[in-house]
Amino acid sequence: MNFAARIDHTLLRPDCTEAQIIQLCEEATAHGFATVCVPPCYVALAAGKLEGTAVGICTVIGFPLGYATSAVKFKEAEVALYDGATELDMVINISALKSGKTAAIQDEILDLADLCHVHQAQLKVIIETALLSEAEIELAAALCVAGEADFVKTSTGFASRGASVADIELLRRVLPETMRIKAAGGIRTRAAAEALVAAGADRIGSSNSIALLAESDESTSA
Ligand SMILES: O=C[C@H](O)COP(=O)(O)O
Repeated sequence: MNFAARIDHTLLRPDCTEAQIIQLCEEATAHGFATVCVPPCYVALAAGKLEGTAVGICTVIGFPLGYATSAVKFKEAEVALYDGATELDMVINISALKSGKTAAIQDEILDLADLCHVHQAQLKVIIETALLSEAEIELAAALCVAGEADFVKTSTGFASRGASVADIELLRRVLPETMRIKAAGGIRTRAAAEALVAAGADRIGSSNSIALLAESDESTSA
């Protein structure tokens, strides 16, 4: 798989503009990124711009704090899928995780996974590793497996830190091979991205994707 095909080309800043989303779509087509990852309000726009291309449409659910109610997250997911999303990155209810509400979390993930799969879409669950102990990361990973998610994603990019190699190594150790891992948050260099992939990440989420590719050209020409 070429490196660009591992990347969700991301723009989730609250001050992003429609013009920047359109440029994101043009870049994704030009470079062959896996998806564009855009705010829910821009899913229909991106789906229209990317119709007929191999670029997927990713958006976020319950983002970035995770504590919307399950009913709100489900409705947000329904609308995103209706608008053309092919991958949903849903933030786990971190507060519920830290409160031991494991059954409710598993039910929420399973309901969203079922909804995605009925629409031939994929569910990634953002667990926000920066806020979790190792034990909580393992618990969140187990709930993602029980909830039949397609990916575990490390971070929103809005916490104190993003994905670390240690996060990926821990997740790879406790997850079945069938569960894919997305590393995201603060990935600014090709070397950092390649280290995360070497540790076991299947997908990279970054708002710095072009720079990552540019560095790869320099490194191969060196
Ligand atoms: O994948 C989603 C993240 O928001 C990307 O994080 P970043 O903006 O730090 O690259």
